[in-house]
Amino acid sequence: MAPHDLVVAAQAARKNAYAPYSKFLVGAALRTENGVIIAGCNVENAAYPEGVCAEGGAISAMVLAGERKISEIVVVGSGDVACTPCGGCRQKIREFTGPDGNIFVINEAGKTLLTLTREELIPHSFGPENLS
Ligand SMILES: O=c1ccn([C@H]2C[C@H](O)[C@@H](CO)O2)c(=O)[nH]1
Ligand SMILES: [Zn+2]
Repeated sequence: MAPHDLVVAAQAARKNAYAPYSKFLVGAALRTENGVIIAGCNVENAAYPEGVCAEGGAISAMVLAGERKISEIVVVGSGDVACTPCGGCRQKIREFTGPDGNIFVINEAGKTLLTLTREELIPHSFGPENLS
C-alpha cells in the first residue's frame, strides 16, 4: 500500500496542478533516501508540448534540494484513472531510483491501484551504469 504521508503530499500537490487544457490534474510525491519528501504537479502550457509532468517536476525539485535518490514515489491522477508515469517520466524516475525503489499509483481518493518495482516500471532500462 502507498505510504500515507506521500499519499497526502501527492494529493495536495495535485490540487495545485495547472492543467487547463487536458483538465487532467496530476500530483507526485517522493521520499528520498534521507527521508525528505518532495512533491510536484503537472504544469501545462498554451504551447502544448511545453507542458511538464508532475513526476518530472518533483524530480527537478529533488535535485534542487540537494537530494539524489528516490526510495519511493506516489503518483495520483484524476478520478479512478491509474496515472502510470509516461515513458519520459519512467526514464527520469529510473535515473534516481535503485532496484529496491517502489513506485505507487493511486486514485484521487487515495486508494493504491498499482505498486511497481523499478524493473516493472521500466524493464531492461538504460541507466547511469550503462555509461561506466
Ligand atoms: O504520469 C503522468 C501522466 C500525465 N501527466 C500529465 C501530462 C499532461 O499535463 C496531463 C495529460 O496527459 O497529465 C503527468 O503529469 N504525469
Ligand atoms: Zn511524464
